Amino acid sequence: MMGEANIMTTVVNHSDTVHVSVPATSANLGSGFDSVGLALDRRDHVTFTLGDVGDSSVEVEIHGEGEDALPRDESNLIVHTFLGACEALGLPRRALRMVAENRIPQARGMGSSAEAIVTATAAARAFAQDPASSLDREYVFAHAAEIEGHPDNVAPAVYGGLTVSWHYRHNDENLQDVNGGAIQDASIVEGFHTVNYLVSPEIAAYVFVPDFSLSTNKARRSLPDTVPYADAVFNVSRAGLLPAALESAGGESSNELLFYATQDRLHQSYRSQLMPQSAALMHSLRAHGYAAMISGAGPCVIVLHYGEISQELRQLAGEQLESGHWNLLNLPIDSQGVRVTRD
Ligand SMILES: Nc1ncnc2c1ncn2[C@@H]1O[C@H](COP(=O)(O)OP(=O)(O)OP(=O)(O)O)[C@@H](O)[C@H]1O
Ligand SMILES: N[C@@H](CCO)C(=O)O
Repeated sequence: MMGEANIMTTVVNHSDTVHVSVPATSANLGSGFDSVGLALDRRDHVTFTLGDVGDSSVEVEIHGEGEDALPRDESNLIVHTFLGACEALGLPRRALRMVAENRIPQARGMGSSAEAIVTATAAARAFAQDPASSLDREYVFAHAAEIEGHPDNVAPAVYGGLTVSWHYRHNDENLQDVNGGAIQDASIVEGFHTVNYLVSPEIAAYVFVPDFSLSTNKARRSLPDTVPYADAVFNVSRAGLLPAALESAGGESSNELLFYATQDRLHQSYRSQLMPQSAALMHSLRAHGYAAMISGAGPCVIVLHYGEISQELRQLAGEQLESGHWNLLNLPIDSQGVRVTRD
């Protein structure tokens, strides 16, 4: 017998409010320029509420980092990215109210722009999919990396932990089979890719955050077009060590491996004139055997270490910390990446 339930139309109530939280990230880790990234346990939380269809008003409330500087209109990176993503996903324009609670310092090398782009992309994707299904992280990673232009911050912001990412194009290599035809294989896909590695829970990040900023665009303009072959080989040998250095079980030799793995000749020296205080702090910490590096494009300095070293670092960087221009954050590694909930 056909019951009433069988003839009722199913109505899916798409929620009007989505909450997104995304961790800070540190890109490069010395040797892994534009490829390696690590998620840090410090998050921005953003709530998106959609109103009437056809109403294109935008209301933005910002608390914490950037509350005095970030725009509150469509030029805000999160708003701009969110509206573009909604349009690309075929969602109708609706009134938007966005409330941000920011804890990630901006333009410091802690992945704030990737956080903003991942937040916006994840929110749009959540509004477009069935509320019961889990977040489509592959979609968020692919689209956010495309917008950011390089995947090293976006991947850990989406997946958590340590990530090694790359971009693939069919014409990267001149691939031909023996009969002269181009190789076709459905499993080899153009676009951004990433591999997620476990990080030992005993490793902590210590981030020295200065009170001055540096935009990534400016830092990228200081890089040369080409690098010496020997420097490329130098970085390849160190970057290959990073997953092992961060995964391993700890102990004295692990900190030694972290030190070697984080050596770099591709970017930090070229940028040091833009942030001489950061370069000096990094060199002085490395002179004491610590795996210190510029976080992302700088000017933060990050130290990775097995075991607690807050006191040692406070002593070594006493001058900087006492100057009042630097703050030291002790952050565990984040293993979750982007989190999305709906009311
Ligand atoms: N929460 C946010 N809301 C809106 N815009 C943001 C937010 N966070 C960052 N931005 C935008 O991104 C800019 C900073 O991006 P930039 O790439 O220069 O630094 P970063 O991402 O913090 O550092 P890095 O890429 O080296 O880790 C800010 O000046 C602002 O325009
Ligand atoms: N790999 C990037 C990270 C900052 O977005 C750079 O160093 O320029």
